[in-house]
Amino acid sequence: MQAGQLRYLPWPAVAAGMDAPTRLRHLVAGALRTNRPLALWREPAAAHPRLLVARSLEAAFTGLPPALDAQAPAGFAFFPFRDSDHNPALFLPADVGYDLAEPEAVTVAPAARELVPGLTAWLGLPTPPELAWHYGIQPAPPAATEAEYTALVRRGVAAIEAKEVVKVVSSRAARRPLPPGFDPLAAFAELSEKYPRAFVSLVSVPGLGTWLGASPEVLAEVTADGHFHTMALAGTQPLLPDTRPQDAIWRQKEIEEQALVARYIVSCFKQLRLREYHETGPRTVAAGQLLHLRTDFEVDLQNVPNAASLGTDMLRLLHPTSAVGGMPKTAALDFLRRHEGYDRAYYSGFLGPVNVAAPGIARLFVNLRCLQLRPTEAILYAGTGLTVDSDPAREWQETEMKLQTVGAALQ
Ligand SMILES: C=C(O[C@H]1C=CC=C(C(=O)O)[C@@H]1O)C(=O)O
Repeated sequence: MQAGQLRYLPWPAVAAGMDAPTRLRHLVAGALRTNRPLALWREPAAAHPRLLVARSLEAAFTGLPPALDAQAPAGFAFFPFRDSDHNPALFLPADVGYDLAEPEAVTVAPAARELVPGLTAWLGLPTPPELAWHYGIQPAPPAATEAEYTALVRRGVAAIEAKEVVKVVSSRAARRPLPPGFDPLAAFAELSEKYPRAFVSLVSVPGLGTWLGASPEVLAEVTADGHFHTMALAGTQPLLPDTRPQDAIWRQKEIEEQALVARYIVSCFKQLRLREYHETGPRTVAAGQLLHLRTDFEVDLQNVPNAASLGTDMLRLLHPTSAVGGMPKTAALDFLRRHEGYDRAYYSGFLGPVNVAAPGIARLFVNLRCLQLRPTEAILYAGTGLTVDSDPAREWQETEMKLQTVGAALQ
């Protein structure tokens, strides 16, 4: 957000005794009541979350991936796996902001000045007991049974054997009842505490629903010191008690699966004629109770000719990465369209803030380990990268393990 132009609304005297989470709840209640889209997120290793409220859904529609440069508008990207009328690509403008690291004021952007009178009045009112979360208008996706999912895996392996694809990432949805009195804000706080290195998010959009997640995967990041980051994350095994990530042993299947993702990123750099990048890994990293193989890529934007557009161009090439789609990209996406049997919606899309902390800082993550909230149940999503050596029962088990990451918020 351009700090110079922001208007700071201080909390009124009646809010003097309210702590920051109580104020956050109040702002969220107000945004939901006035039918506005909102995003709440906690970045990896950050101590506090941030809230962004957009003035309207109409102001958030966008056809294009966000521009990752300092001159681009500030906002929160919320992109589906596959863009459609049901699941549009959104960029929620940073109209109203609340940073829990600076809990004394709410910020309002120039484009949202007309919200100031209503917002000022709302800050002085009592918080309603119930929060009216937005629900998607699409029916809940079908939940695959073990037999259905293992059949999909077998199909994927057959497509690899037939050389239609090199790798494909199949996925499924699972339905879980909400525990009595389920509170998404409390669940967000719980996930933030449980997974300090994850990107924890809660996004609620009229007509499109409410999504909660704890992602381990950076898609594209531009940092304050002028670096671009991305990562190749793939391969999964459980983190067993009394073991250390660095002692993990990986099978050939996982090593190859992850290497394909890394190779895809390098091919994107090549397409942009970028030779100057640092590659670190692969090394084993923990994500909740799971271990993955990860290669980190870093580009010093001072050293590249097309620095201003590199982040934007990479984002366009990367999404959806071979960690969520497959390789070659078009053939893998085509396989999923024909055989996966459900709409991923925002699962395995991407999300995150652009130019919110300061101009030129963007942090976009793949929307993994997430769930969609419905009135009485949650739809959880998980996928597994298939290679020619995939064992269907094992892939089902892997999705079960992945579902437990965000599933922890439902206990
Ligand atoms: C597709 C998912 O994870 C991806 C990221 C890490 C490891 C993966 C794997 O081992 O298959 C997946 O590529 C998911 O969590 O739903």
